[in-house]
Amino acid sequence: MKFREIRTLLGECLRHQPGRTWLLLVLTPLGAITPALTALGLQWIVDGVLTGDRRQVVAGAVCAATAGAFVLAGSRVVQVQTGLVGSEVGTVLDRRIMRWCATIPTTAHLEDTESLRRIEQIRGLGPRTVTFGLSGLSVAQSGLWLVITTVLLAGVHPVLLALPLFAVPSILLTRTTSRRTEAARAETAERNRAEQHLFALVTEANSAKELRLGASGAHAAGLARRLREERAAIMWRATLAVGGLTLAGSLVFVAAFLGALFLTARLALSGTVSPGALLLVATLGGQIRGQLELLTEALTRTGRGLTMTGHYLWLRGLYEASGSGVRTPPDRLRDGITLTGVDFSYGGPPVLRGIDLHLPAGATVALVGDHGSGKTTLVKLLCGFHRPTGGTLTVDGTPLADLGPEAWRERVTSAFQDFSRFPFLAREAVGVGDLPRIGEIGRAAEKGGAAQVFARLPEGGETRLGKALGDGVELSGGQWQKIALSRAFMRPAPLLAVLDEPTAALDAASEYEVYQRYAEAAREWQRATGGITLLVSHRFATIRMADLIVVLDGGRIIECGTHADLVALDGRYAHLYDLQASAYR
Ligand SMILES: Nc1ncnc2c1ncn2[C@@H]1O[C@H](COP(=O)(O)OP(=O)(O)OP(=O)(O)O)[C@@H](O)[C@H]1O
Repeated sequence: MKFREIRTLLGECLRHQPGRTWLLLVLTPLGAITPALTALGLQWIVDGVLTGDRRQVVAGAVCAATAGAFVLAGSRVVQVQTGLVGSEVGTVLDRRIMRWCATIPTTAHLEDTESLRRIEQIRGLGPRTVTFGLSGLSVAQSGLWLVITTVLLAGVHPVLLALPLFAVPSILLTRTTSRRTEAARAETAERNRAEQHLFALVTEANSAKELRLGASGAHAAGLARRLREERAAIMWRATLAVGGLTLAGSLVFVAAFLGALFLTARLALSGTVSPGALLLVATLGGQIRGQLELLTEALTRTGRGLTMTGHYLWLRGLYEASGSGVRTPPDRLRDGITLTGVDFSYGGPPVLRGIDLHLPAGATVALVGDHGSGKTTLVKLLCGFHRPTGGTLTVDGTPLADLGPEAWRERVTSAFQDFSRFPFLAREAVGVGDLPRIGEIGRAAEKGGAAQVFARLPEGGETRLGKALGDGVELSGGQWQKIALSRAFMRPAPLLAVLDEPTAALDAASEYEVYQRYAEAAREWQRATGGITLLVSHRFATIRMADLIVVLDGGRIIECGTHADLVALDGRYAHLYDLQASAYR
């Protein structure tokens, strides 16, 4: 039983929609009593007519009419109120899900398939989570109704006590079918996400260009079709299995119901029970079937709602666990950043192994290595996007995990090779590098080159960029990169500045200019805060200027020193440097 999920959902409903939730809680037991009262009223009417008892007829009519009216109106009220509670409380959940996804300081949950599957199942589905969860009230209502009905049937003949028992196989099968449907949904979620991704790939101008050049558009469409077919096949198999099981459960009950009617008819003929009892059994028996269908549906929906609530709680747990550090980073780095025996894995084999490295305060450090050697992963650990799976990472002696993630992020600036193309106004696309200072983008725009981009835009910094949020101006790759670089200049006093291949899309002149500005900024940061500049690059003309060069291979550090040290060592670095230098000779 998912008590934690039930407590959470009910707690949120009572907190945000107390009136409506209490109304639903009161209507639940009433909804269980009234159908039985309707059946009893009908029995009284028949018996009253047959015995000529007018008062019994009137009492039966009042009882049946009142209860019947409540059954009709009550179910409508419950339906509307459940929808309203779902929409209001669901919106609150959606806002939180969005905030947690966007602000969990580490990004591991966005790079792991299982986590993405869970997020996929609740993203934007807050109202559905709540309304499905509230179906639990229908389960309780049907359960209570079943108890009342059993007591009334036992009053006709004790054997009829067994009638609801024939519903048990159906209920047990419902749990199986609910799990089966859930499993099919989980199995298709990943394919669904992949299909959406493929759709985005073929419809986004950038990727569409490469797909066309590589003549692989049809391949992508074929892949999407295969995923859709696989998804449909999984759901079809699940629907068949669920349908078969549901039918088998229903047949068992229908046979028992016919037996009950036969028995009551014989009892009425022999005068053991009143003729009205036959109507009572027929009415309640008929309702058992309908109620069972409701119960089946409600159980499935509740199961789904509680599973979704489980994912919601998992995300909340992730969020709460992630913000454990509360200490503030130093104003100025004195010693630097130290990694001791750091290991890291994305869940599979280790990607970083036994990294021992000291990044001295004020230094410019270059990371060099083949593709896939672990450079970007090391950068992600330093930025706090991931936590090491082994070893320690300290900033002036304080473990990075003990620093408040937001506080650390405020002292880190970065420019990545896979930078984002924010579809905002041009000045905003730069300003989001440090939101509180969005009004002061001038210096950053100059240093990163965005000022040159603004000068060519029809409305300067007020021009909307890209097509995602309206009809904005599309920029070239290099222009987007200048915007991204300027963002990195927004933070005035970083302790760590990361440049992960930030100039890949720039021409040689722009690249030279950007690095000159970075070198100048690095000197400023060094003087002001002892800030470290970490450079990931494949271009040795840039790398050789660094104070410390770290060579990675297969997730390990194989060489470390200045350019002169490493050339003298005549190892991997010297070899790579020679290769690139000879290409220009
Ligand atoms: N999100 C992820 N999930 C699983 N494995 C990953 C993920 N990101 C990277 N890897 C793996 O980790 C290893 C190191 O990748 P990383 O991106 O750190 O290399 P890199 O040295 O920066 O490469 P490049 O020079 O191509 O940018 C690679 O084997 C890669 O496949």
